[in-house]
Amino acid sequence: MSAAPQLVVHRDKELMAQAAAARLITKIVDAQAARGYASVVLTGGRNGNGLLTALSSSPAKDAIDWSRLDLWWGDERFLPDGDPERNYTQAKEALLDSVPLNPARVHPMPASDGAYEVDAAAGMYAAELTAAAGPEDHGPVPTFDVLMLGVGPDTHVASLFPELPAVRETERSVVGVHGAPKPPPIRITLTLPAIRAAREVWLLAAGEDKANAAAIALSGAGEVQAPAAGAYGRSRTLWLLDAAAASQLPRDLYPPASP
Ligand SMILES: O=C1O[C@H](COP(=O)(O)O)[C@@H](O)[C@H](O)[C@H]1O
Repeated sequence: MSAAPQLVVHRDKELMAQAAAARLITKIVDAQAARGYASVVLTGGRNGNGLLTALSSSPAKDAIDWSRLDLWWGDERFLPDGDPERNYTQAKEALLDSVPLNPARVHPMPASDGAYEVDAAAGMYAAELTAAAGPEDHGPVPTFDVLMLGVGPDTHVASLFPELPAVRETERSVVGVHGAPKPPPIRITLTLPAIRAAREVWLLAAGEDKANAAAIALSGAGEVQAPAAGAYGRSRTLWLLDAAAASQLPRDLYPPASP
């Protein structure tokens, strides 16, 4: 079942990051209370890292049992381990190095200095996801509690760029990306079917440079031309915006901004 997008607009990107971090803490705590563990898919980019930085300075982060949290990534720039442009490196700096995670539950995507080229590395990540999925997931990836996606100014999400083959993928859960228009050109990404396995998909868009992308994706564009339009969750799809990113939305979509 797909979920019609719900929109929340915050005053500015700092408030958006803090409110999204608070929302994520509650989601993780609730999932851990219900099932004993939670699973979250992280995004790279400015908004995703802003959320992690806000989470790291929230006192409420201590409500999370970090040892019972599974972390996955929606995409990765295919660069050497430790490269400052890798989404994993940036997430470690923003939050992960400062919380007591169980390393066995942290699943970064492969780096370019490992044993595999990008397509084989994507296949390995797909196999890792399949190994973590159970019969209750009814598919090749776990039912993530929350999967977050930063929305690029060109409507890309994860490393699904408009018109590139990865956004058309219907079988595989993870693929290599060649020729991404945003550097670096070689990447690994979850595909739309894998993204749609999540209970909740949260799309993060803050800043004026995201306004056109949000308006296009939320106005009925096709997913090949506007990949963000094809990202939705099984039970909820939530767009978290700031006022600048919401400024070009059609009036009937624009909810009142939070103070
Ligand atoms: O390259 C990437 O870009 C997007 C969006 O990043 P932003 O800085 O424009 O917010 C991000 O979601 C993706 O994970 C990342 O690899």
